[in-house]
Amino acid sequence: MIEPVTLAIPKGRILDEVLPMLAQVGIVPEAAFSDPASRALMFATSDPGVRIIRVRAFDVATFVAHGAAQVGVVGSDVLMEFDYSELYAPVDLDVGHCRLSVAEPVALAAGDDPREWSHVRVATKYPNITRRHFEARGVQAECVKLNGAMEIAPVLGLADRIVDLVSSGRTLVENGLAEVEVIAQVSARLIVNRAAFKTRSGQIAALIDGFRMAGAQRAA
Ligand SMILES: Nc1ncnc2c1ncn2[C@@H]1O[C@H](COP(=O)(O)OP(=O)(O)OP(=O)(O)O)[C@@H](O)[C@H]1O
Ligand SMILES: O=P(O)(O)OC[C@H]1O[C@H](OP(=O)(O)OP(=O)(O)O)[C@H](O)[C@@H]1O
Repeated sequence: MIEPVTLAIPKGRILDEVLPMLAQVGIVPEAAFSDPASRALMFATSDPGVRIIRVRAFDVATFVAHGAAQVGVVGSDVLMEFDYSELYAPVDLDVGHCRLSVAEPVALAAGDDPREWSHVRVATKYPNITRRHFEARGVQAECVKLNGAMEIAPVLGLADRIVDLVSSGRTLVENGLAEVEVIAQVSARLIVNRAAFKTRSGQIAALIDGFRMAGAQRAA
């Protein structure tokens, strides 16, 4: 019997948009996947050639880069942060749209000119992207790594600015922040381990084609 391909998917908000896409590709996880009482993390699917692991968004890239999973679904924000050379991202899934932005308190933004910054202290889940973004224009960024609730860092004096995901902009507004720069547009991608793509090309190429076709059908 052929070993199933392991597909890593994030348990956060992308999941709701990805499940219908998986169904279009012919991959429906076993019942335990949607059972809140289940503590299982690995699931068989309706396709005997594919099993699913459900992990944290940032860990999807890690599992696939190390070959523990061969394929995954992850936001392009995570890909930019890690920049793993072992990963190949052949399909933009056109879901999970948001942007990665710099924000600061509304009062600070009123008289602020980003072109005059020389040093910034930034609370973020994305220290690598943040440092790269600021270094590219000669600004030194001191990063405070947080895993969530970045938006309350400025009012509490932890940092004067944040770099975080923005979609509707509601979280910024409700926490007295203004978006001052967009670093990148974000969407979810199908990712593949490069080595696995060579050794298991038949199985993985079929999955890539399935996701491409699902995307084309959604767009039509
Ligand atoms: N407001 C948003 N609108 C659209 N997409 C978003 C938004 N926030 C996050 N995303 C996308 O969803 C991905 C997962 O985000 P989210 O923080 O919800 O996952 P999570 O699994 O809860 O994360 P963690 O495991 O770190 O708690 C992000 O990497 C990003 O690509
Ligand atoms: O612009 P908005 O539509 O308000 O969305 C932005 C928020 O969404 C994400 O957080 P999420 O809700 O995933 O919670 P988290 O902080 O636990 O990651 C992100 O980190 C922002 O806080």
